[in-house]
Amino acid sequence: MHYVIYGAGAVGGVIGGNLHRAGSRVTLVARGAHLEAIRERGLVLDTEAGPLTLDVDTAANAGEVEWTEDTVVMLCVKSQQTAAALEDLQRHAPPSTPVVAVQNGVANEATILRVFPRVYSICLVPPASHLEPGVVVQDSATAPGVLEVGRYPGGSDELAVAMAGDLEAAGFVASAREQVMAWKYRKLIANLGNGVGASFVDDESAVELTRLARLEGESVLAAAGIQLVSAQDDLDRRGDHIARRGHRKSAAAGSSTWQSISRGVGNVEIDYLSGEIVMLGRLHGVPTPVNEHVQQTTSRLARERLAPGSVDAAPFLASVSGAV
Ligand SMILES: NC(=O)C1=CN([C@@H]2O[C@H](COP(=O)(O)OP(=O)(O)OC[C@H]3O[C@@H](n4cnc5c(N)ncnc54)[C@H](OP(=O)(O)O)[C@@H]3O)[C@@H](O)[C@H]2O)C=CC1
Ligand SMILES: CC(C)(CO)C(=O)C(=O)O
Repeated sequence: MHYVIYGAGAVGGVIGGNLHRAGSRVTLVARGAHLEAIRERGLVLDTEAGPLTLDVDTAANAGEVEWTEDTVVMLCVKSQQTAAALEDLQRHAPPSTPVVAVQNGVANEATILRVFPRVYSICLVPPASHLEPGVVVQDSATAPGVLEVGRYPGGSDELAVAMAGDLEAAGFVASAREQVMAWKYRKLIANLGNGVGASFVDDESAVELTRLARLEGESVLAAAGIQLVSAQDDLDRRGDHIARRGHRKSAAAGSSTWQSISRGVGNVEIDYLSGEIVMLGRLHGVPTPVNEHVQQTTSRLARERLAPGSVDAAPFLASVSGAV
């Protein structure tokens, strides 16, 4: 298989780097200073055992990729970047190319299906960071990640099994799943903590805000009749496969959303995380004041390029006390 990793940031860099190390053919699609650094010095994959410098093929866009019968695209950009990436892929990739949404949120798969008929999804718990051009950090000291692989909207097939096999060979804990979206909706509930960790001061009020955001999320998914794996099954699956490295304080403080705010890129994925619950709440008549507040606060921090973890959650909690 030839894996085109479209968006070689934290997740793409760690998955692409490890697939490359395991002998799979990999092309990293990257841009800007990150692309320049990889081209000059190779991709630096920072692991618990030390940094590895990997000589991986690169492309600046889909037009520079060598498209073959066995090429699979792993789309690893943030959800707000999916539309632009797809526009480029639509121009250059054969329509039969399988495209895998290796992303948080649950909206990317349907967006890809408008353009490519063979859509797959990966539910991922890496964790990984990318804060410096040319460098991606594998934040887990043990397996680089736990991955569920499946076809969208449902089912599994030979390709899903083959991808899970390649990922296992690259050190991940990976399985092909019949209902990958049930895993992704459970992950969405976990990701309702992303905006809190990215925007609010790390204190007891933030912990409470995350708890309320997730309760709200569970109510909305129940009202919408969406099936998701249980929290216990998710916990059991993760087991002790992932051990966060010392530099990474917690899952939410340091999350992919925190990294966007921290890098001051001016945009953030929150409309596809907290915003997904807000949208479903509006469709199904369930009020979502907590997720709306997290979504709006995180969007503002990104837009105004403010410091991560700088907003006090207590005044909002006091204002909704008894109402949620
Ligand atoms: N980081 C983590 O620990 C986890 C992340 N995820 C999910 O994985 C997905 C990816 O997140 P993450 O890896 O953190 O994000 P990153 O921002 O680290 O990586 C995305 C990369 O794609 C690049 N990119 C975006 N658009 C293009 C384009 N058109 N052409 C070339 N390069 C492009 C970005 O460049 P630029 O910086 O210039 O925009 C960036 O380098 C998200 O959905 C996230 O929620 C899931 C679990 C854990
Ligand atoms: C669960 C978590 C926080 C793991 O890194 C994640 O999905 C993210 O960073 O977006």
